Order: sequence, then C-alpha cells, then structure tokens
Amino acid sequence: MTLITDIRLRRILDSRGNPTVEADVVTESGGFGRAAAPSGASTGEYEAVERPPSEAIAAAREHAVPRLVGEVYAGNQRDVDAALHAADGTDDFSEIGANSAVAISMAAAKAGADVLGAPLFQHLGGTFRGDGFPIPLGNVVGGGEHAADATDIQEFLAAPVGAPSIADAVFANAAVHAAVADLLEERDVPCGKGDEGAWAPSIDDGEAFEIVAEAVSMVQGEVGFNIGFGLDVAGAELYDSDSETYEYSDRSRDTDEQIAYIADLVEEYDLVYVEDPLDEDDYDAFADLTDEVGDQTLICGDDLFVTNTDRLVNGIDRGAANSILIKPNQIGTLSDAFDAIELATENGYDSVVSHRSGETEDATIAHLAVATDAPFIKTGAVGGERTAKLNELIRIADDAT
Ligand SMILES: C=C(OP(=O)(O)O)C(=O)O
Ligand SMILES: [Mg+2]
Repeated sequence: MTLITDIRLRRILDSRGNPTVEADVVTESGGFGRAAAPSGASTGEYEAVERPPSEAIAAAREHAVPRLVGEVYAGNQRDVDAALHAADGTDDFSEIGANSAVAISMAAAKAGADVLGAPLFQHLGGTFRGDGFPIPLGNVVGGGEHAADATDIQEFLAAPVGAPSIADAVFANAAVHAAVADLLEERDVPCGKGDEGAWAPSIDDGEAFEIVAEAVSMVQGEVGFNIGFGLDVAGAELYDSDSETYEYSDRSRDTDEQIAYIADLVEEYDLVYVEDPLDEDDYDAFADLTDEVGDQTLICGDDLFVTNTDRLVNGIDRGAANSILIKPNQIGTLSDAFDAIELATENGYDSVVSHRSGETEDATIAHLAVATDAPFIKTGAVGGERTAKLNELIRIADDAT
C-alpha cells in the first residue's frame, strides 16, 4: 500500500527569494506527501551539506530516486532514510545534498501518514505519544546574519512559558512582537524586519534588551501568564578564531569575558533560554557556562550539536549544555532528527525543534515537535512561512488537521 511509486523533485522559492528543493512522494495506493527543504544563513560548520538546489535535485534523481521508487515503503520511515543514506554514500549528504534528502524524507513521512489517513504527528509519534505541546519561542528582535545593521545578538526571543494553551502562547508572541514595534516607534527608531520576521532596528544590544524586556512585561501584564525572555546569541558568528575573541560592534570579549557576560545577562533578565552563547568548537566554554547557570536557564546547542548524535554524545559527556536545537535539514533525515531527540531526552536535555531563517510554508516541524513531545519549538512569531507552523500547532491542538 505504501510502496513508493513516484518521486518528483522541483525548485521552489523560499522566504528569502532563493530557490530550494521541494519533493512530492506518491505511493502505490495513491498516498501523497509534499515537503520542502528550509535553508540557514548562520549555518553551523558541521551541518550536513546543502547543495545548490539544481545540483541536489539532479544528484537525488540519479542516486536516490532509483533506490526508493518501487523499492521502499513510505510508511517505513527508517527504510526511507536508510535508502537516502545509502544513495548518498557520504557522512554529510554532500552527494545528494541535505536539501534533497530532507525534502524526500519529510515528503515520504507525509505520504505514509496520508495512506493511513492519520495526521503526520500521529503517524510519526504513534498512539502513545503523550499529549504535551511545545512552547513556541518567538523571535521579536534580531540581527546578526539575519539582518544588516541591526543587533549583534542574532535573536531576542519571547518565551511564553506560562501559557495555558498553544494558541495563547502563539498570540502572546505576536503581541510581544507588536509591543516591540510600539516601543521602537515611541523612541523614533525606524526599522524593517530580518529574515525571520523579527524587527531589525539599528540599535545596540543594550537598547534591544531594554525594549524586549519592557515588551515582554507589558504583554505579560495583559495576558496574565508568565512570558520569559530568551536569546540566540549565534556565538560562532561573533567569534574570531584568529584573535580568539567575540567581536561585538562596541568591543571584543575573550572567552572568559563572554561567559561572564552571558551569565550576567541570565541574572539580569532572568533569561529562560540561551542558544549558542559560545563558539561551535568550544565544548569546554559551554560546559563552564552550563556549570554556572545551567540550573537557572536552558543552555542550548545549535551550531554546537547540529542535530548530530555524535556531537551530542560529546556534549553530554562533557556537560556542555542542557538543551539541543533540532533542525532536520542540519542532519538530513527525520530518522536522524528523531534519534537526536531521543538521545537528548534520555539524557535530560530539552529539545527545541527549529525552523531555519530561510523557510517555506512547509509545516513538518510543527508535527515533529508534537510527535516527539519536544518541550519547545522555535519558529518565529509572525510572517507567512512562520505562521504556517504556528497555525498548524493551533490546528493540531484543536484536532483539526
Ligand atoms: C534559525 C537559525 O538561523 P539559521 O537558520 O540562519 O541557521 C538559528 O541560528 O537558530
Ligand atoms: Mg541558532
């Protein structure tokens, strides 16, 4: 029934206006799944390789499609993903491209769900998946690699940790995003938006902290539940390996100063979440910071772990963090992303399923987060490609997928 009978690959537009890979998977009984690869800008050095879409499509047509069509059942995700690995033959998907791999992997999962007539989260998570919903982390101000002439820190995030429902959480993040716009206007700061829909004002990080803290507390007062404050520092983008310093617009910090700076921020703003506070190669510095503030906040590895279980094992052994970002395209298949979440959970790490800065209307990550009972999802606050996931979470909670 779920034998794959056709795979079509094409180039479509992502939210930055760049081409990306979309896959359609069709099964013997007419099951259909469609998915598209996202794309990062502040990519980790150890991510699976994204190839130019036309090359990735040509390579996948040559190597992956013949191993899947007429050979593998879409309902068996492990077999689909094993076939993708075998077709690629490298350890980083540099042959068929992680963009082709992840699009096919996700489209096959959707085709498998379609045959069963089940929503994707249920197909992936099974009947006994639990009933938890992820808390959405919403990017409200940002800069770094996502916007020119804006903050050094890449993302200032609203984290509605006390929200009674996913819908309340989603609307709270949008309200914080709107409150930030009001506060910027009061200060006469003109601004546009960055790649993920966050405001990208030309202000320094200190002013961004003031504004986001005020916006969070205003909205918290209105909604009556706790909204926390989080960051994605994207430390690897700030780190200069020659000088071994973190380069901010107004000053440099050596590693000890960076650790102390982040620990102070955790204290001052009661941060509930800090992603990539340090360079992607510096497990020791991550461990020092986690030792210092890991009982008060989540220290999350994105570029540090790149959704890779080998890197996560290393981090667990060294006490480098207490949370991992999960981006399926960093590792190339849903099975690999599942393995990373499972390993994280077994070791007390919180998983944060995440979008990329370049996105499409694909909402697979909403289903992945629910299927795996991930405690958090990071997928922006506003903007069509972001609300595609947020609205899907609302529908899942409403049992309306
Ligand atoms: C979503 C992020 O950005 P990008 O997709 O550019 O890596 C991130 O760094 O967490
Ligand atoms: Mg990140």
